[in-house]
Amino acid sequence: MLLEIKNLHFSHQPEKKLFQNLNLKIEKGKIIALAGESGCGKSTLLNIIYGLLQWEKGEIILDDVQLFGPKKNIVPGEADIKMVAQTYDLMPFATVAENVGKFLSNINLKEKKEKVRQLLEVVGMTEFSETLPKYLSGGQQQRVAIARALSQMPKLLLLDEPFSNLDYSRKIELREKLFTYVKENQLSLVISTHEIQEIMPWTDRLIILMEGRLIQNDDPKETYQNPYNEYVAKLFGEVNVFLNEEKENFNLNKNFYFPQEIKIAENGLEAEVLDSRFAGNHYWNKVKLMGKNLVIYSDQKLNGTIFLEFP
Ligand SMILES: Nc1ncnc2c1ncn2[C@@H]1O[C@H](COP(=O)(O)OP(=O)(O)OP(=O)(O)O)[C@@H](O)[C@H]1O
Repeated sequence: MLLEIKNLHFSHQPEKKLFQNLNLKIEKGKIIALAGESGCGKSTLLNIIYGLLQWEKGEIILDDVQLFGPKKNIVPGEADIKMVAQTYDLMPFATVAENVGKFLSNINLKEKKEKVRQLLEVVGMTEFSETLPKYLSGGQQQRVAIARALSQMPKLLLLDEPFSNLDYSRKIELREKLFTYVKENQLSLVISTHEIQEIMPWTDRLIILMEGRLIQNDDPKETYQNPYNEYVAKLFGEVNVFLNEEKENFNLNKNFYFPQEIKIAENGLEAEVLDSRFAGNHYWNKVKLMGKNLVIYSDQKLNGTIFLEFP
C-alpha cells in the first residue's frame, strides 16, 4: 500500500469538524480521482496529505513511513510528495524550461534538455520554453508547475483541480498526455475534481467525499452503475431519481437512472413529451411519466406520446 490514512480527524475551526474518523488506502501506480461538491473537503484532504495542514488525530503512512505533518517538518510539504494546487510557486526570473528543469540532475545536460522537452510536450508548453512565468496566463503557469512536479518522479503526485483553468480543447489534450505519462512512468496520482466525467476514462478508482465524509470508494464503472446515493449519482451529471415507492410502482431495478439509460421503445411505460431540444450528440427531452417529470435523451426530436423502457 502506498498511502494509508487511519482514523483521521481534522477541523479548520474548533467548533466545525470536517474530517471525523476518515480512513483511506491508496495503492501504488494508480490514478485516483477525489471527487465531490465544492466545499466537501477535497483541497483540505490534499493539503493534509501533502503536509501543509496539521491533523488532530489519526495516522498518515506513506510507503511504510509515518508522516507527522507541518509541526515536525522544517520545510513545508513532504519530500516524497509533490502537489500542484492553485499557487504555482515558479521561479520568476527563470524561463519555463529552467523552471521545469530545476530539480533535474545536471550531470548529463543533453539528457536533462531532452527530459525538459518531453515534459513540456506532455503539458503542451513547448512553444513557451524560453518565456518567463510573468508573461504566462494562470492556466499556462499551472501547466509548467505540473511539468516541474512530474520531473521529480514523486512517490505520490497530488493535483488539485488541474484542468480548472483550461479551455475545453486544451483540457482534452492535456488530460490524455498527462494521464498517459503518469501511467507509462508508473506514478501514483490523486487528482481532485468536481467533474468526474472529465477524467473518468483514466481513473482506476473514484473516491467520493460528501461534507468531509468518504461515502464511496470504488472502481469508476461500479460507482456509475451503483451510486451510493443521489449526491454521488449527481456528480455524473443529470440524473432521474426514483424514491423507493416510485421504484416499486414503476417496477424498476434501481433508484437512479441517467437520461441516456432510459430507452424509447415500441411498448413500455407511457409518457408524454413536454419539451424536446437539440443538444449536440443527442436531443434533451423532458417527459412526464404518470405525474413525474423525467429527463431522457433521444436521437430525434420527440413529441406526443412515447413508451419508455428501463433497463
Ligand atoms: N482556511 C480555512 N478556514 C476555515 N474553513 C475553511 C478553510 N479552508 C476551507 N474551509 C472550509 O472547509 C470545507 C472544505 O473546503 P475545501 O476547500 O477543502 O473544499 P473543496 O472540496 O476543495 O472545495 P472546492 O471544490 O470549492 O475547491 C469548506 O466548508 C470550507 O468552507
